[in-house]
Amino acid sequence: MLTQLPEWQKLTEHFDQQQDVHMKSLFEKDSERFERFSLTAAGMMLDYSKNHITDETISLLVDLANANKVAETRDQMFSGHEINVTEHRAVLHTALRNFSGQPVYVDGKDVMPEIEATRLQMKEFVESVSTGERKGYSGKAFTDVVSIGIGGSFLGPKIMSEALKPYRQKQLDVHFVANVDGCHLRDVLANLNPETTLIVTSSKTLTTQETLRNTQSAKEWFLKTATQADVKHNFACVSTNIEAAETFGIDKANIFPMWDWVGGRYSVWSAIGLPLALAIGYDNFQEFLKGAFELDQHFQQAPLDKNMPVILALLGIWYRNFRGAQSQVLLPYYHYLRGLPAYIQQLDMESNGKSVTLNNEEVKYATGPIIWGSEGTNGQHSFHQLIHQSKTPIPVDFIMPLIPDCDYKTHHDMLAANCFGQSQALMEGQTEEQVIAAMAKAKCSPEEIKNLSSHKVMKGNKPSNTLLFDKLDPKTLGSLIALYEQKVFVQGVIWQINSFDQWGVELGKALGNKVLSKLSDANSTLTMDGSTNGLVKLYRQRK
Ligand SMILES: O=P(O)(O)OC[C@H]1O[C@](O)(CO)[C@@H](O)[C@@H]1O
Repeated sequence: MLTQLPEWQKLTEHFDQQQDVHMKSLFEKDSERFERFSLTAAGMMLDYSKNHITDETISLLVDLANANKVAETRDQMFSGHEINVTEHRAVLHTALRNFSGQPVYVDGKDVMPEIEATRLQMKEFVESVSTGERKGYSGKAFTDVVSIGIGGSFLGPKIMSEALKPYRQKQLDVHFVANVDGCHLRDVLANLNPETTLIVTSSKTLTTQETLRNTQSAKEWFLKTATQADVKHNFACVSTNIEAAETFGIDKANIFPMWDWVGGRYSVWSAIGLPLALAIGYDNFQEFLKGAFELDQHFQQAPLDKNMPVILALLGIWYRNFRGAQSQVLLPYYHYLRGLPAYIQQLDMESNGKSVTLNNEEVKYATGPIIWGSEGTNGQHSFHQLIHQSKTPIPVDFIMPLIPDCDYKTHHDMLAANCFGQSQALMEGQTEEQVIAAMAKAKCSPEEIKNLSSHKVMKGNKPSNTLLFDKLDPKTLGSLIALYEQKVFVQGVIWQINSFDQWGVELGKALGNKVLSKLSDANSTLTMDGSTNGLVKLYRQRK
């Protein structure tokens, strides 16, 4: 068990020795702390100096990573070993962004030729749609794409195309529908013309209730003006379930394959990224893949103590397991990155929200944290209060491009000032003496100072990372997403869990289907628990 390793015990002792050290004193003692605790990779600079760490902390954490065979397991993942043991699958989203020219084998078969063929299929499809060569059933060029999918088959394309808004192709508007809530689909379709709308269904399994219902309803909308024979022009599908796609009437040429060794939340690099490629053009999509490849190379080659995803992972372990943090907040200071917390939420929480080890034992330590956050500066006027002054430790990741895609330069200066100012405030805080001096200077009465000063004290000593890069272009975005993927991977290895299954989600899907059958058949006997029976009865009455 992880907690019995000598490396774990040493970290516990180390925490006991340095838990009361204020980060301010670490900066005072070391004028080169920023240089020593920052590193660059794939066009990104990570400043991790504002953390509760010394050289010894990093060295002990790296020992823990080594004891858990992080480097060995990383190499197994990249080379197609069956590391998703509960589903008996390799984990090869990295092969989808492999540009090394080297083969990648699964069960003795090189998967790169199939990946390259699918990339080519995507490129040709995207280009023929954007040039207008590929047309809708009535002979008009496409103006809109409706992408239907959920979870990993939705968040990646949606959030990446939002992040890359400045790179969007003008001639095509890409819309996303995930929720089975009919209001969303209705609102999206309301403004569209079926003749010029391309519907792309993305589903690894093509069995997901929400996606099937939304696709069926979109088809019904389409068939109000077109015929079944027209489906082949206006519908496309990405799935491992080619047969089901064909049964639906989708033209073979418009079906894009994927493979069981790509997890849903890691699938934006596969043909699941088709709506993203349609939104930003294939060349930009390829840059996105190349950015991830660059980060992967860093992850594979850099020593662990200079390895950006490893450092982020180890800091996360330090806070989650030794310093009592339950959550991790992501604060992108860039409007186009506002969806990042939701994306990383799925990536991290669906991967590491587990409590059974690879040896089938219940864990006796905390695993994946709660991931949350929103764009800066908005959060400063809302939840930052709790980060600054509550008793709960919440490590922060600040993320910001240095050069915005916007002419309003003063705005970016203000954004950057707030970003840096927040991490400074979290780390330094303000002492009672500083508060009293400021209040006295502002001519506050002794009574006011007495009653208010303790409320204004900020203890500081709150940890944060700051991740900066020049521009949020497709390549950098690819590197950024791969950085978090590999961070989550390293943490899963150390926690000795399988980051690549999601059995908890599967149960929800199965029960959702069962309850649906009870809602649609008003006469069926209700045999569920009392609460669920009561809710279903009430729903049936109001239907
Ligand atoms: O792509 P599918 O098969 O429709 O599944 C959708 C999503 O469901 C999940 O299993 C859970 O939400 C995700 O991992 C997956 O991306």
